[in-house]
Amino acid sequence: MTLSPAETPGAVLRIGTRGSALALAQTGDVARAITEATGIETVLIPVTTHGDVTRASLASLGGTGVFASALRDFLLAGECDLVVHSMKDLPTAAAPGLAIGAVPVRADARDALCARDGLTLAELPEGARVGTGSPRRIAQLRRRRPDLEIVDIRGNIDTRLGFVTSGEMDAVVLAVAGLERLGREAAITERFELDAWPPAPAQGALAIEVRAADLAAAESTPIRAALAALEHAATRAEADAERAVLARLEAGCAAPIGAHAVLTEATLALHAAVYAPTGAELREQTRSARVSAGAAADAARGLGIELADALLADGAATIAPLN
Ligand SMILES: NCc1[nH]cc(CCC(=O)O)c1CC(=O)O
Repeated sequence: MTLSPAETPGAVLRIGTRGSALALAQTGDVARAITEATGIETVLIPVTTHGDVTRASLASLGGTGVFASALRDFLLAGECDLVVHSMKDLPTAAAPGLAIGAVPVRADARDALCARDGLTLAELPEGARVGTGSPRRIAQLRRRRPDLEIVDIRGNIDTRLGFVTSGEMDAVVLAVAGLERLGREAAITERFELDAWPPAPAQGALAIEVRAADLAAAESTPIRAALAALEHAATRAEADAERAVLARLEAGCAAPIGAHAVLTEATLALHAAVYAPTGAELREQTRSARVSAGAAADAARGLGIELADALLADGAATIAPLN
């Protein structure tokens, strides 16, 4: 393996990860990307989180951040140098002493239907059983197919796909990104278009979290070299705008909110929707802004705030429980 000149010879980056198949897959992808781009060696260090071992519903665990907090404790304790989060599972509030050091290029942000017999949503028979625990996906399903029987399911991606192969469900809804990271895209029978079915804010994006002091280091370090190699500015701006909507609405991960932003040629376009739990109503807004390379973070946040305020002015808080 050749070493880049900036690298400290012999440095090994320690990457904390949860033990789930998805966490191991995405952390492994990040570790390989670091080594390919910089020559820096990595080692994965697993932590167990309460969210991984319990079968209780996410809401009963106190909402946002159950997956993130054990990783964060691990990082703060100096047990590892960086951790990899699914950005959509990361609370919008900043964690004291930590910082998002890099946001790598986003995977497919769409939701997917994984149905028996290759069926699409429109082709499912009347009253078909569809599994999801997400209030947003429930509302989106009800909006298109009020006749379906929606079943609240839990568990990791393979457990959920297992409900379909066992015949217990006719279909489940999952993120394309997670299915691809696990090599399960063959289970997808329909991908929902982003405009008509906005995903969770930051879906498909990863966040690389580090200790704030390591990000601020003046000298060139292996951590900073790795972060620089991973960073994808457009993805960060998109995810920041989407998460700013959530933060401004003071909404948690269980709120029925979809948001999607796209940065093309210095224009950031943001679309977000708030759904009534029945799917009978929604409020949606779109906004766009020019962003310059040096001030993308402020522009993204400002756009998300502006859009969230427009949603509130349009009565979004009256049709859905936001927090
Ligand atoms: N809430 C669970 C979760 N967290 C991240 C992903 C994978 C997609 C991603 O990384 O955004 C998933 C599975 C899913 O929603 O289907």
